[in-house]
Amino acid sequence: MNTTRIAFIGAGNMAASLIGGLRAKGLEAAQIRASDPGAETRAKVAAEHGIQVFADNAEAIAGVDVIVLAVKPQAMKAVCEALRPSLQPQQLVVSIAAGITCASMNHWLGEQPIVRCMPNTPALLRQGVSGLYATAQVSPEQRHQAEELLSAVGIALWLDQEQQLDAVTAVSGSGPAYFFLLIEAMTAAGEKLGLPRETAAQLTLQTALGAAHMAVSSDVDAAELRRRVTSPAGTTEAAIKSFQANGFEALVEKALGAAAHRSAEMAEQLGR
Ligand SMILES: NC(=O)C1=CN([C@@H]2O[C@H](COP(=O)(O)OP(=O)(O)OC[C@H]3O[C@@H](n4cnc5c(N)ncnc54)[C@H](O)[C@@H]3O)[C@@H](O)[C@H]2O)C=CC1
Ligand SMILES: O=C(O)[C@@H]1CCC=N1
Repeated sequence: MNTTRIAFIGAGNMAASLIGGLRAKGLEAAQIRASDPGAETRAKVAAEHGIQVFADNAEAIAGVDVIVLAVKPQAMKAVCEALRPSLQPQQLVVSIAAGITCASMNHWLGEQPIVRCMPNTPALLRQGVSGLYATAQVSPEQRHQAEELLSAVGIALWLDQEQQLDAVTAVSGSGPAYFFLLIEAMTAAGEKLGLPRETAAQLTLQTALGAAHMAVSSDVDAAELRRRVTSPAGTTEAAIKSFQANGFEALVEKALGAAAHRSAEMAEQLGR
């Protein structure tokens, strides 16, 4: 990673998080470039990180080792097809686009080494988690480069089947939104129970933070931590029983199933 040169195609939220993580990890600004059609986006990322920016994708990738595709899934086909004539065979392509398969990218780009990833938005705070999948053309050194890139913004976990990325998308890619939904619902319920909104929000947020810290640092699992809060015939038991009587686990399973299904469906709709 010390000398790796990286170009970001698309300089939006996720790219900016990754660039910030890499800079914090000690990568020189001169090792990083980004291209984006938005003049404001280019100016922002250049000002924040001191990197060189481009309006032309082909210009941005000249001479780099790693090309990170950080555009919306709907833009991937056009972006890849336009890059194809400018690619060097040894350049690693890392995609963070949801629901775009390596087969589609190889179809658009040619037989390029590809690492497909699914990060999540806590990457903004370097608290993210990503799933990574590498095609057979990816060398051990390139696997290392991809892992270093994603681990600059959190934890990076390798997968041995590409299909597992649909599940990763369902669990952690979209996952922050589920926790935000629970935060919204608990805050609203607290308010309905008579608390000022601001108090309900603070109680909810600090509880979420405290519970996440406990779950991460504890040597027992979440089920045991839950049991420890749940006094027999007490208040937690009343709430948990109500959740479960209303099908909480089935609801979560169904929601994550819908996200994974949508990820696979996007691959069908946006591939080829
Ligand atoms: N937001 C999220 O929670 C997550 C997003 N992703 C994936 O990350 C990718 C980027 O998402 P965000 O950063 O949230 O989106 P964003 O909209 O903030 O960034 C996309 C950028 O691509 C630029 N762009 C559009 N067309 C382009 C082109 N032809 N060439 C170069 N740049 C172009 C846009 O101007 C924009 O700045 C998406 O594919 C998404 O599926 C992955 C994990 C989580
Ligand atoms: O909602 C989406 O499609 C993207 C992928 C994971 C998070 N956001």
